[in-house]
Amino acid sequence: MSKEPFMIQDIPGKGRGMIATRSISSGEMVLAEAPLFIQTGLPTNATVLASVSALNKAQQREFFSLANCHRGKLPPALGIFQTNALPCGFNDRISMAVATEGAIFLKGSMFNSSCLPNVNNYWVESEGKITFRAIRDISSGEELYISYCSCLADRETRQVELKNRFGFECNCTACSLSGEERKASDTRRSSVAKLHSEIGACGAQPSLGLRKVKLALRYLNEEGLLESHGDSYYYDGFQFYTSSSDINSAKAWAKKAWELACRNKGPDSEEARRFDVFVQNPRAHPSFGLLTRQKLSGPEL
Ligand SMILES: C[S@@+](CC[C@H](N)C(=O)[O-])C[C@H]1O[C@@H](n2cnc3c(N)ncnc32)[C@H](O)[C@@H]1O
Repeated sequence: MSKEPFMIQDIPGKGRGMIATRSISSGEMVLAEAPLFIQTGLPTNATVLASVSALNKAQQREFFSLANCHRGKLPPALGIFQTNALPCGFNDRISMAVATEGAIFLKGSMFNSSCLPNVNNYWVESEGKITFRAIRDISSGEELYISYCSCLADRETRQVELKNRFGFECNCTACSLSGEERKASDTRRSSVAKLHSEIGACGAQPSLGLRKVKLALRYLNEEGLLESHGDSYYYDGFQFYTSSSDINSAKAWAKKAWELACRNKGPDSEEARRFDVFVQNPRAHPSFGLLTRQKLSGPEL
């Protein structure tokens, strides 16, 4: 069995891409890689060139052989950086937090994009590495995809972002839907993003908050995005239960958040470790018992 379960090959219409060379289980690490170099803040051609000039000749050649979708519009070094850089740090798709550092990874730069990704990229600060984990079972021969844009936007918004920032028209499974199916997918994805802020405003209304969490989870599941985006919603659900002193349910929801974080970010990730504290002891959360003790129930929205 080869150490890395993928090979890089030409994919019609997409340049190079990553193909699974064996079946990969959900949660399995596909690749962990240290950056070639990191840029902090807003990169310019001068800052990228300064980093590149510190590399050895072979590395410089590899950098300049990466894809550049900004050819003719940006200077080459900056164009290559903008086409290939991945976030190092907290880059939350739901709250739209953007990492302040981005880096070039020679192998990691070979992942193409899908709005229904089967791999999640996650920066592990403590190791100074990016990890790529399978977020569903992948068959041998399937292409491996991360997502370059927010999956919780409608198709039109995703298409514009991908065209402007990465120069391609996305024909992934989600973007290829048409008619009623496309409309339903757009509604579900936009609703999940909207529910995120509504849930945040439900601190004093745990039953309502929980119904919104369940709706978001249902939509994520229907969109095939539960594995990649579900952990923070399960954590929201946990908080509604613990604030209402429903310890058994709180524990069960913290466990779901933990399981998903282990799968898409790894058991040693900051998120998985934080959720694990509450699996062990739901009372450890600062919101424990803040509201009237109650059993949360009621119809799903
Ligand atoms: C980070 S590179 C990925 C590797 C690249 N395919 C290569 O050949 O080196 C990003 C570029 O890959 C291409 N790409 C990524 N995902 C794509 C997709 N779903 N469809 C078409 N092209 C895609 C675009 O040209 C994009 O600017």
